[in-house]
Amino acid sequence: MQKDNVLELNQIGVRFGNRTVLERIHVEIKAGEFVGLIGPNGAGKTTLLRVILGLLSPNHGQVSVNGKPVRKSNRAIGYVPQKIHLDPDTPLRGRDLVGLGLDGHRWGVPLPSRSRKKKIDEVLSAVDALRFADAPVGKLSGGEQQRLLIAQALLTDPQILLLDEPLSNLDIRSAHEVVRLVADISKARGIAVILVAHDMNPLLSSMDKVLYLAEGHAAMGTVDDVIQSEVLSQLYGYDVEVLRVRGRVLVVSGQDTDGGVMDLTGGSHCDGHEDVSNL
Ligand SMILES: Nc1ncnc2c1ncn2[C@@H]1O[C@H](COP(=O)(O)OP(=O)(O)OP(=O)(O)O)[C@@H](O)[C@H]1O
Repeated sequence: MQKDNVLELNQIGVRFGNRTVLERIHVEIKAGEFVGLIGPNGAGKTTLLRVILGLLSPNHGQVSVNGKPVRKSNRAIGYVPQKIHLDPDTPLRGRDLVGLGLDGHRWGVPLPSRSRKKKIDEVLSAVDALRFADAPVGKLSGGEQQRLLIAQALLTDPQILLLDEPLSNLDIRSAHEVVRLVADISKARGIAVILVAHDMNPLLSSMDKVLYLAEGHAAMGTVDDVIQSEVLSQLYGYDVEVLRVRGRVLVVSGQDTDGGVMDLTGGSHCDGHEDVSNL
């Protein structure tokens, strides 16, 4: 392992029954690097996060964090799960939701209340959420709730931050804001970030590298190196085309049953079909 790698996945393979979901995935990530984990439905993105979190043992290969084998409940890793559903009447303020992260068993002896408040204020400030920290969480927008979940993940001062589809259900503007926030935190604190998304467009100007998963395989590098028809066709195992339309990127194939063009990684707020029909 190179000494400046904070995370290394060495030839990871995962099978469920006789289905291979991940095959010999090799990834190295340095401190402060922002990586977008992109791929179509079922490509294994969440599975890869579960392996990194130590929640799933791979059938093959090893994960190292700071040169040591990964283990569960690792405080070096902050995790933002897929969006949680919060009822509008949930009787919790923003800061209470963040504070739940301090109450987990991971922290052992509870913090005295003054240090507790200081820590919660510090992470709320890092995600620019102090202004709505006392509002009921259920009444906050999706982007504001997402900021609170990121704040919660920062409580352990992690070196690695994993975010599982934080942009789904957000409008384009909020998605861009969340991405910019994560990129700023990553650079300011030297945190390595893996952010899972179907649609890479909101990430294009912020991510240092893209880790593209398809058909069990991965390609990793800069957007210019990886998001190319030739590289992705090899990954998918059939011809796909990378289209650049009005500054947006679409990965399409002519493989759908009607013989039409299919958007392979369009997210919920990137209506790829619309763009394709407008070509
Ligand atoms: N515990 C499990 N047992 C059996 N199959 C599983 C299990 N977990 C995941 N899978 C399968 O592995 C594949 C990859 O799933 P995963 O959730 O990692 O994909 P993903 O890329 O995150 O997809 P999406 O974008 O739809 O969330 C899927 O086909 C899924 O059904």
